Amino acid sequence: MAEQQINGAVPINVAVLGGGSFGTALASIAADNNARVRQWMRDEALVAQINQEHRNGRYLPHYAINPAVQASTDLKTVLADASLVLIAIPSKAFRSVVQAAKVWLTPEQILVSTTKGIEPDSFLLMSQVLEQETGFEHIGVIAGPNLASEIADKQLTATVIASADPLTRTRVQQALGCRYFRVYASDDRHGVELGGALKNIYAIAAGMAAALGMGENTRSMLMTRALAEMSRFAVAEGANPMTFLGLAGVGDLIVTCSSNLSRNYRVGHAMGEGRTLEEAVSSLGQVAEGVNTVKLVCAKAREMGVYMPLAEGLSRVLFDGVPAQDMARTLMMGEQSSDVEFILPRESVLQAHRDQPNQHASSQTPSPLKKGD
Ligand SMILES: NC(=O)C1=CN([C@@H]2O[C@H](COP(=O)(O)OP(=O)(O)OC[C@H]3O[C@@H](n4cnc5c(N)ncnc54)[C@H](OP(=O)(O)O)[C@@H]3O)[C@@H](O)[C@H]2O)C=CC1
Ligand SMILES: O=C(CO)COP(=O)(O)O
Repeated sequence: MAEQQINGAVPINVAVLGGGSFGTALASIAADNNARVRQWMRDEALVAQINQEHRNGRYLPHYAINPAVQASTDLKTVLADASLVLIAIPSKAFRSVVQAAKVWLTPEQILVSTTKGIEPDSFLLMSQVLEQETGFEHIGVIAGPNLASEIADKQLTATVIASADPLTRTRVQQALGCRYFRVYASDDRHGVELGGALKNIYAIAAGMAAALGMGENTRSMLMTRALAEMSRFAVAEGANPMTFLGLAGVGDLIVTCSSNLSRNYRVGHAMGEGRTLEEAVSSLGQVAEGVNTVKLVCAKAREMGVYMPLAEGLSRVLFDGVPAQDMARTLMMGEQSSDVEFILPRESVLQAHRDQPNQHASSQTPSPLKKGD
């Protein structure tokens, strides 16, 4: 059934690259919104299933896809006449797909990444990869609390389109905004994109904490300190800290740290139940971007001198075999600094402790996760 459109939308031609759960959910929204939608994927059998049964049996088996979505393995057909191109390909394959697509891309097209990951080596976010590969002007990102299966179920949902380009923001709001999906605008593309990538780290930690029987106070502490850490890192990277108050910051952090529908959360949960990282990832059968992101972000944070004890702690649990319970105890003995450091700077709390050493403590437990450690 066609959806009622908002903001005076005019249906446009949309191309979606990626046949996974998010690409499929977005294709179906655009088709619900009367767009002509073509979706590219490399799996012939999945193309046939989407076109004939209007179902993606591999990635979203329980949901009907709008029958107007036309799937194809041919990039040229999918991209022809598209004015909006949504790219929902995991970060590890994102650049190669854009390179294959770019002969059929034109500068008038609006290119939007929906991918919440970081490219190894370059440390580029996916919209930067798009910019580097095409040099085009109309580039944006979508991020927010957007579990694909809930969108496919038409649960009421909101996202953010972030771009410095007003046309990109407006067209995406028009193409995707409908009765069950709201699209808010931001011009902090880097902040929104970092929010989407960074929260996956903490979703793994939250899944692990839940499996270990930790309570709601613990989860709230973890999420709030995660937000402090994410925004500290993002500000060091040039983003606006206020972005983290929005859907792509706290919004996405809440959903991914609370839901078993999040693949990152599920990886953490499986490890908390005793599975190895390899077992947890392979049983998923889908992408969990946070596993690579934590590695990349910790290396970058050390290089930039940004204090990220939770990410560092998770990295040691994932890759160095430190038991999660031991790491939680260690983190609890780490430095106590400022709650909201954009109000009270962290350094001034630490300086006050240096000025007023605790005379009664026989020995101060050192923070095991000091900057640069
Ligand atoms: N799912 C969600 O709820 C949300 C996901 N995202 C983000 O969207 C991005 C895509 O995720 P999602 O759709 O969930 O991923 P899935 O794991 O569900 O699907 C991945 C898709 O990418 C395709 N793919 C992987 N490697 C290649 C390649 N080398 N060439 C061509 N196609 C390839 C897969 O094809 P094949 O089946 O042939 O391997 C599949 O169609 C991720 O970065 C994720 O963080 C953002 C918001 C919500
Ligand atoms: O980004 C998401 C929800 O906003 C999906 O999270 P996962 O990739 O962990 O499933």
